[in-house]
Amino acid sequence: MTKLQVAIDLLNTKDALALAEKVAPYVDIIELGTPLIKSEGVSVIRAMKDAFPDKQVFADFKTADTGELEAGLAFDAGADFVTILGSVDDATIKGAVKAANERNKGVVVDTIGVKDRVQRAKEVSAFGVKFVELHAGLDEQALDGYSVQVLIDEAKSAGVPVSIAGGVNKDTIKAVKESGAVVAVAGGAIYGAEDPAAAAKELRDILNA
Ligand SMILES: O=C([C@H](O)CO)[C@H](O)[C@H](O)COP(=O)(O)O
Repeated sequence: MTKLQVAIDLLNTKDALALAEKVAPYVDIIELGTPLIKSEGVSVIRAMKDAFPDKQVFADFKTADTGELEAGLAFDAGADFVTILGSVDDATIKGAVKAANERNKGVVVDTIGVKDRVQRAKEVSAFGVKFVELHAGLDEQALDGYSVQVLIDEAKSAGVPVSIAGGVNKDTIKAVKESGAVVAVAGGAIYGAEDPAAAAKELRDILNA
């Protein structure tokens, strides 16, 4: 079963908690987006985990160095998952996995900016990461000709657990599910909707169908 992850790319804790309250019944994982964490600090992680102890909280740190240290900061603040950039030195990812293993938490490698996402996914999976995020960031999505289909095709050939992030919405999530991705990440399709709860429910219903 493909899990549903809401990516909260809002800028303050109050708005993030309010959105989470609306969509929590329909999602498995609550992601605190990188801009949100940069704006509010790790306190937003604690606030979210305290408010939703039964949900998995995902801290989108996109760490580039000091993997063990930064992953420990996220986990000790209440995160269940933290992201490390796939483009960085293997040692950074291995350090984060060490921090995760010591706490029974998980590292997710974010392939944003990585040229060969499938190859890197295979490499880093050997380090013990929970899954690899095949990700086209918001800037890449804005480029002419972008389609989430490229990530869907990569997921089919990855052969390791992956999530897909980068414009997942009601029109594409069925194909995301059929690609074998373990997690479908939806940000703008939920927080940008007029009715975020209805949008999250629609995505959930498609995944459950
Ligand atoms: O990780 C993300 C991005 O880098 C900004 O933090 C997004 O949360 C991710 O791309 C999912 O959002 P959508 O593409 O809007 O679904």
